[in-house]
Amino acid sequence: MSDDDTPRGYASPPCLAHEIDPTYFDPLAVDPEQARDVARWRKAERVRLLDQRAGLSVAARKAAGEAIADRLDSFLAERVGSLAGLTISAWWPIKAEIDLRHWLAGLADRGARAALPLVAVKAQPLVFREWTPATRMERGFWNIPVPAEGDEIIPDITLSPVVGWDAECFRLGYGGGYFDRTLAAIRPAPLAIGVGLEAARIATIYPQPHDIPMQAVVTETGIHNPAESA
Ligand SMILES: Nc1nc2c(c(=O)[nH]1)N(C=O)[C@@H](CNc1ccc(C(=O)N[C@@H](CCC(=O)O)C(=O)O)cc1)CN2
Ligand SMILES: Nc1ncnc2c1ncn2[C@@H]1O[C@H](COP(=O)(O)OP(=O)(O)OP(=O)(O)O)[C@@H](O)[C@H]1O
Repeated sequence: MSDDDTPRGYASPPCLAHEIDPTYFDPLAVDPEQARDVARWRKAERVRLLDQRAGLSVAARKAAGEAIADRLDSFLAERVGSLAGLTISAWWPIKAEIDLRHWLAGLADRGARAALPLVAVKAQPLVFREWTPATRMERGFWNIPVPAEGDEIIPDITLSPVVGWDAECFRLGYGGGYFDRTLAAIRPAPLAIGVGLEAARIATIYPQPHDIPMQAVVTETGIHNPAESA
């Protein structure tokens, strides 16, 4: 071995394949033009779906929420069995979202723990804190009420509100990418369930590499699993 300290260069060269061969193609790279088109389409689709949801009467939304809670119970009974010992996250409803707070408050009687998400750092995975009806709330990012204090906990099951959903159980949210980032980060991966209205179903969200499908989408009319034909 030489005792000469002068650097001899890198162990492996940087990848310059694209400079050497102009036809080099990275199959994992996203076509930026297509990604822009999809983002623009999603923006318009969110507006349409949110308008449609806002047009629903309070009574219809309440009935949908009750039907969803029942369907969720059947799905979880079949898929998970007892909920005892599990942590289940949901959301504090905004913008005419389905309200599952009553269902969430009832989890304690079944030995399960309810959790709510919060944006701790913009454009980073969500953080979850325990919630009970006694929890002090404060306004968080986007003015969404969040538990004012509490340790970070990791849900075993995540329920997330959908603005739109498709047959593969991909979810369209408000466009922050928060749920995808969160599901990509939590290990072991939680059972991810989308929750929304049957009317929010769309043919496809044009899934992009960052999109993570839900294991099921629960609506007021039933449970939808991925790859189920329409
Ligand atoms: N009630 C509720 N709470 C929730 C969620 C939810 O969907 N519903 N979230 C579920 O994940 C997280 C918050 N999600 C958010 C998603 C996007 C934006 C936001 O700033 N949207 C921008 C558009 C961003 C873009 O297009 O680049 C905006 O509308 O101005 C904020 C919060 C956590 N809490
Ligand atoms: N795992 C990730 N890592 C980094 N950026 C991500 C990730 N997931 C999503 N994003 C970013 O978030 C942006 C918005 O994503 P998308 O349109 O899927 O949001 P959404 O699912 O509707 O929103 P939300 O989950 O907050 O309700 C994407 O363009 C992408 O840049």
